[in-house]
Amino acid sequence: MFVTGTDTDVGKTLVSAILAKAWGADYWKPYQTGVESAPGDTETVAALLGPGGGHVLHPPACVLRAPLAPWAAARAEGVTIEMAGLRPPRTVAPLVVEGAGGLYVPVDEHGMMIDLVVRLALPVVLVARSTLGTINHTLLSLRALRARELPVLGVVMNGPPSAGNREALERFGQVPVIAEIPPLERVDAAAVAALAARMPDLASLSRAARPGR
Ligand SMILES: Nc1ncnc2c1ncn2[C@@H]1O[C@H](COP(=O)(O)OP(=O)(O)OP(=O)(O)O)[C@@H](O)[C@H]1O
Ligand SMILES: C[C@H](N)[C@H](N)CCCCCC(=O)O
Ligand SMILES: [Mg+2]
Repeated sequence: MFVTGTDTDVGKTLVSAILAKAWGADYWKPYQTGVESAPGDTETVAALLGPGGGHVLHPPACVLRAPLAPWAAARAEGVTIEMAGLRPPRTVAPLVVEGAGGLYVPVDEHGMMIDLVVRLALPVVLVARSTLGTINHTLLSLRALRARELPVLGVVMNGPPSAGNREALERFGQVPVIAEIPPLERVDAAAVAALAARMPDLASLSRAARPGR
């Protein structure tokens, strides 16, 4: 599945680790930017999964230094990204693919992150903030996904629980909120394991997801 978000820094990497743990999945971040100022998400997921578990963490296809959209970070380094040439890893286990930023982040001269989701033909988990402002960002992201007929497994709300925002997202977005992640005192392997134990199973979410819903 493809883990996208309503924005950068919304919790995609944390949610990717929780889903990989819950669903015995491998992980891949095809376009990693910002490594001049922060560790890559693959390293973070490795730490959050902890030892064992047999998860394969596939190396990114492209690692860029600047904390920018892939298209802009590539230009800053004088390199060119060609999304058309991207080859996803072959896996036996389910694969969690993490995007960079949100759906309308430019990847190369021709395509956005949402075009990558279409190319990979993966169902989507959308990570959203739980707080004020999330209704607009989340409904716009869902609308973009549906316009491309991408199946949505569900929304994960990250942050202080908000029953009102949850109700609004489910009602107006016609989508299940599959998990609510509270603010964590420690973002570590123990917290990830505890949250993974509460995730719904992948098969039932996949059955419920319908293209164009
Ligand atoms: N529920 C939470 N409680 C505490 N800290 C959190 C929580 N969710 C995310 N964070 C922290 O917020 C920061 C951003 O989260 P994360 O790296 O998962 O965002 P992202 O959406 O993957 O960003 P990017 O677009 O760079 O990939 C991280 O330092 C993470 O540990
Ligand atoms: C560097 C950062 N953490 C992400 N990897 C890239 C986020 C790009 C966001 C671009 C934008 O929406 O303005
Ligand atoms: Mg991330």
